[in-house]
Amino acid sequence: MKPVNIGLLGLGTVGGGTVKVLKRNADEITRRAGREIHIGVVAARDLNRSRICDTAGIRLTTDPYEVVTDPGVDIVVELIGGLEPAKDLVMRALDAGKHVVTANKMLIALHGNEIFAKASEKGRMVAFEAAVAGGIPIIKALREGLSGNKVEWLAGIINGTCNFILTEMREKGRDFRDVLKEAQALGYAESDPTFDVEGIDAAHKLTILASIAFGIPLQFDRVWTEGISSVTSLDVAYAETLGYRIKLLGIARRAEKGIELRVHPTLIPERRLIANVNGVMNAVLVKGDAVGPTLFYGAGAGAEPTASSVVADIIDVVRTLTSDPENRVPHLAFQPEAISDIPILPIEDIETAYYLRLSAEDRPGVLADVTRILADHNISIEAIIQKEPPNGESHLPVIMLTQKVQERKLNDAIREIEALPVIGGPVKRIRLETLG
Ligand SMILES: NC(=O)C1=CN([C@@H]2O[C@H](COP(=O)(O)OP(=O)(O)OC[C@H]3O[C@@H](n4cnc5c(N)ncnc54)[C@H](O)[C@@H]3O)[C@@H](O)[C@H]2O)C=CC1
Ligand SMILES: N[C@@H](CC=O)C(=O)O
Ligand code: NA
Repeated sequence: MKPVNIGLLGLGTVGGGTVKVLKRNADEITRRAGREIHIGVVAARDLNRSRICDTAGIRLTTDPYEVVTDPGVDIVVELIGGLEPAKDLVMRALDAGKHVVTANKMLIALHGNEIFAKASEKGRMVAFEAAVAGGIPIIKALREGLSGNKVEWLAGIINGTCNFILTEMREKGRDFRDVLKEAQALGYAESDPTFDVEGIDAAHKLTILASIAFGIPLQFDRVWTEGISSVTSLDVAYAETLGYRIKLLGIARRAEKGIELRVHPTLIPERRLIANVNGVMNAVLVKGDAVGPTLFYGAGAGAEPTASSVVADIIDVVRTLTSDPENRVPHLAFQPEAISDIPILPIEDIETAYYLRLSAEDRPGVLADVTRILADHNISIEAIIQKEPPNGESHLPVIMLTQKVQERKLNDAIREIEALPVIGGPVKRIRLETLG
């Protein structure tokens, strides 16, 4: 059989890693795909830059449109990132009858509904394993391996950069900015790293996971999104004193009246496996009604781990080139007749436990005022610690863990606490999940 021809867009971290893996494991990959895979043409911005991969024997161009319109290309692999021209290139590739593999979570989260409709109309595949949790085959696991289950909830560490930063802060007391610079140098961070630290990248990924898990359309704008820029080393240390780790989690949960979709720093009991996922590693916990809890673990970013998923998608596409792609387990969210219209809940409707940190004047009766307000709102306190005031300061830090409460009630209580004259500044809150 003649080789399958790949057209690659982008030769950066993931593009370079993909070329390396395709070349190094060519024999293995050919056996698994059933056909030889040939890198026909690659679009790169700068043809003279030094690369992490060997480009000998590969046709290079600076024009990505040359790749998507090349009649010899069977599969377009989009690894340039961003929305445009990536979206236009993917749509043109589908129009030209090509299958698409992409690692671009922003593109899928924001424009996937349109892209999948086009793919379906053209009878072509759009594969995106690398877009969520890098090298972990979580898309395949959710869509195929767990397809007999009703997914109850999933929770994941799905941003390698944030997990790397939080781990270095906790283990080595390193400065946030310093660690972020290192994550950028290692190729983990997005080209705009605020996407990582503000939780936007994790929200893109959660959008995709929730859509597959619950058969709902992609709804990025409905994800409650908080990043890690407000997490201080003090919070990390206090959480540790109480037996918890702080992780940036993406959580999607089927509740009675709708679906919770949220990304935020979260306290997790340190005994949980997921609390011990460190550095650039990612992990996704999925609770299915039949299987119970399952945990998927692996590198969430980096050239070769991400390439591992890109190449697996290429092999998957090659295997289905001779069959009808519609015969695969469908991604229900893109079949109009199968879409679930279950609503996404506002954040005020979620129910969880909380870590609260406030700054109180160091005099008798202050704590009693705070606990009375919480009691008035039926909020039970699980633990409370008071720390010495930092040098020369009149206010002392008070840290509390609450039991589960609806966020709306907590907001009301916090407003009243903040209005007490003895409280200095806003009450800091971090959500707490036991993940049991
Ligand atoms: N770096 C990582 O660990 C992971 C990245 N991703 C995703 O993979 C995609 C690529 O990311 P990276 O490789 O990290 O980015 P990168 O910035 O290292 O590589 C992108 C490359 O595309 C090139 N490019 C941009 N526009 C182009 C154009 N119009 N024509 C030709 N070349 C163009 C750039 O010059 C650059 O070399 C993004 O969507 C990213 O979100 C997904 C999972 C992990
Ligand atoms: N910037 C992302 C890259 C992988 O998706 C991350 O840090 O996880
Ligand atoms: Na993946």
